[in-house]
Amino acid sequence: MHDDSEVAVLRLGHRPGRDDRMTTHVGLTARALGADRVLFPDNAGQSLETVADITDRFGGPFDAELTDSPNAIIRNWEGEVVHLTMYGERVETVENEIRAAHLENGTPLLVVVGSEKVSFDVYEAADWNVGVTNQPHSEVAGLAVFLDRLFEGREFDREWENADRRIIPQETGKHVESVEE
Ligand SMILES: C[S@@+](CC[C@H](N)C(=O)[O-])C[C@H]1O[C@@H](n2cnc3c(N)ncnc32)[C@H](O)[C@@H]1O
Repeated sequence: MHDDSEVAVLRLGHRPGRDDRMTTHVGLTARALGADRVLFPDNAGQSLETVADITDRFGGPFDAELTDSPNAIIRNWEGEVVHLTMYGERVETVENEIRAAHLENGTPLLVVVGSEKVSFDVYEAADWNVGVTNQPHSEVAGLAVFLDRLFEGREFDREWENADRRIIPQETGKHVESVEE
């Protein structure tokens, strides 16, 4: 979020058709739960458009980008790299260490999530391989829980800038207000 140094999310791999919704949801979840930026593989242009459209309507700042070399992003990242994997260390064991390193160094944090099989060099390049439970589930669920642990819930208080609409929470029904700026 914007009171801390950057948190970016990298989606590794995208199978057009099969992964369309999941890749989009990685981006929407990154945005809603406090990350600053998402990087998608360059065959996921549709997901980028959807995330950019949501940011236009519901606010930011949040950037979505395509990359033709996700592995180079990891290798050359000037900061900490967390790879979310069911095989990793327990999130509840390493979350304090990750938060402290990220905040103390003031360097950007890259959170990597996979789609299909993730190659071993990603496990080696990561500063932490982190499991949100050691059970198989989903990149979207893993990302949501990890970000919430990282930010300790502060992402819920985020103010959205340049939105053209705002949802007013209701016990029942839907209330959406236009935002005049
Ligand atoms: C459907 S899984 C497939 C992973 C693949 N079978 C592999 O061995 O790398 C897709 C992604 O979801 C995330 N994921 C799934 N379960 C997870 C867990 N328990 N903790 C953290 N991330 C998880 C990981 O980022 C993973 O790459």
